[in-house]
Amino acid sequence: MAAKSEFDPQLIISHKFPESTYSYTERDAALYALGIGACSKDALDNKELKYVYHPDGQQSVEVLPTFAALFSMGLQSEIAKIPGLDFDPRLLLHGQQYIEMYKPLPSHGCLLNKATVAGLHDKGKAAVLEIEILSYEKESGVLLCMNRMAVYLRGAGGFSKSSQPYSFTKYSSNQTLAYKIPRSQPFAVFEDCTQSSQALLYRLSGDYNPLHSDPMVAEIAGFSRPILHGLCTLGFAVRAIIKSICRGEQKMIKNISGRFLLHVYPGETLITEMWIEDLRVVYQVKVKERNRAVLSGVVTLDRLSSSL
Ligand SMILES: CCC/C=C/C(=O)SCCNC(=O)CCNC(=O)[C@H](O)C(C)(C)COP(=O)([O-])OP(=O)([O-])OC[C@H]1O[C@@H](n2cnc3c(N)ncnc32)[C@H](O)[C@@H]1OP(=O)([O-])[O-]
Repeated sequence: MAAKSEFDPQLIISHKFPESTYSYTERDAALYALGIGACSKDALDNKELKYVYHPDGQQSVEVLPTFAALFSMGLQSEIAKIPGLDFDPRLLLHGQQYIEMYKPLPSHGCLLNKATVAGLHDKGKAAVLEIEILSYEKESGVLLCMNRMAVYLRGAGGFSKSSQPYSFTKYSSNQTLAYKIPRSQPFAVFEDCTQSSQALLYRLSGDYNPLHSDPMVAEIAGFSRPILHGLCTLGFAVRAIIKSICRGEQKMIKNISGRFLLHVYPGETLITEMWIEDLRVVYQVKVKERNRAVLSGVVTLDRLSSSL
């Protein structure tokens, strides 16, 4: 039997990912929009139809900002290859996602991704690994967006050599978006139902992890059935903000952060509560059936809608 490799933080944080490309078409953008519930309540919704159909042709469809998170998905298979990172991939959960938009996303594109390890933390019962991905338009070299994703590796913590838990971060503390959920009544509340087939539809956007489709794999991971992709829940939440606060104008969004607090089962109802603090929208998503918070974070806008 092969010897279990040692968890080696220095090896992990100095890891160099190969550059990768990501290509998408208008069809991918539209399929993604359907996967996060666009037009699911109303196929005539003029604030959402533009993500899946345009009378001038598919090349004119608009792209939701959370589509940018898909650019980081190819990294999933790379995580398992990082030397020194000893973990059980079946216990990996998506912990956090941060997306910074520099340009509106075109309806199709070919991108060059440059990824680095941005953080590694020993949480005792888990290790948290952060990866930052810069996505450039391949032909022009223009930087479109940045993703920083944190994966929560259950069972992989406890690797610190000193009494102080190991913690490495590449970015300064003022880049972490600290926020508190206000105690006041939310400015807006948006309720949306996910379908029982939601994860089966969403996975076609490129995240084929069987945790979201295979009951046996879900059970090994500790769930009674397959769970929804964290980025699908994030997509629902940001869509709720675009509808309720941005009046359907997705280009107002500058950056998005979210922490996944609890799993969501496909078919559950999501209630997104939103509070406006200057140009920031603090939000929290609850699952109605269990009355539990499943996601919270902040979305920063470039301006407020004049009709608010
Ligand atoms: C990526 C592609 C694959 C996609 C997969 C999916 O979509 S999976 C589906 C989508 N994802 C999901 O469904 C996951 C939903 N989330 C969960 O199930 C749980 O939140 C958990 C299991 C991630 C952590 O619960 P727990 O009871 O084990 O944790 P605790 O409260 O005892 O805190 C321990 C320490 O960890 C910290 N920390 C805590 N949470 C997070 C976080 N999210 N993120 C980062 N860090 C986090 C916390 O601050 C604390 O550190 P401190 O302060 O001591 O230095």
